[in-house]
Amino acid sequence: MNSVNTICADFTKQSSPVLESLPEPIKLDPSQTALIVVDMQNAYASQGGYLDLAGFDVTSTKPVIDKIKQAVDIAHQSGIQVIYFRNGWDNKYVEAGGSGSPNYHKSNALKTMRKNPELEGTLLAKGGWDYELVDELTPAPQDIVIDKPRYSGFANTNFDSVLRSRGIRNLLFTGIATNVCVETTLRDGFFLEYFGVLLDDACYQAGPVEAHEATLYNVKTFFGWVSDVASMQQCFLDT
Ligand SMILES: C/C(=C/NC(N)=O)C(=O)O
Repeated sequence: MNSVNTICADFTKQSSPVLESLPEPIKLDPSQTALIVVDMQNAYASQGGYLDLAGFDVTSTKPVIDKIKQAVDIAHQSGIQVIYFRNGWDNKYVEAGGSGSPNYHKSNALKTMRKNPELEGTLLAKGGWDYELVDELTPAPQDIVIDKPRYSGFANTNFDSVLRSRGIRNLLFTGIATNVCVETTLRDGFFLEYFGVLLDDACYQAGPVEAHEATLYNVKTFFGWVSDVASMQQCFLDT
């Protein structure tokens, strides 16, 4: 990867490991870094889940699940806090907002249920299979799980205070969907002074693959850095 300047997102330890990333390498102190696993629920990653039923292609999510599992293992071994998000609402959809919320009009899960009333109470509803994290990504006791009712992990959640209270400034992003919840959360973090790094091979898009590519462009050009799981391994475990 291109290495012009190394960005130092590290206020205290000059000896922090360097993560190869684009557009330049970034120094990350593991104790100030979290691995964020965005919405790896059956809804987004499994056939028969919400995205699949809404007509999005989820046939190739398995390699991404495997990469995220690898990233979680690296994080556990190197003292990086792992934070899982789950997206959705109560099974009466009060948290989804009524017709006064843009979410009511734009959410493809809500639209799919309006078209198919037999699905009401199943898609992205707390307590159901669709809402659950995929079996391969069951949180460990030391991991944190945050439920979120909107695309951004910062909207109507305690995510910011969870990070601040632990001195976390750097966020490594994985999950689904690259172009929706991953990008939105990374962007919101940028405005709150978090350094966001997207792990390319551990994210999967909703829609055409070009949507994933567009997010990579946006992140590396405007909002953060792009890296991958092999580089994460090399940065935190192999050096
Ligand atoms: C399309 C979509 C994306 N969610 C996400 N986790 O990125 C949705 O929730 O409807």
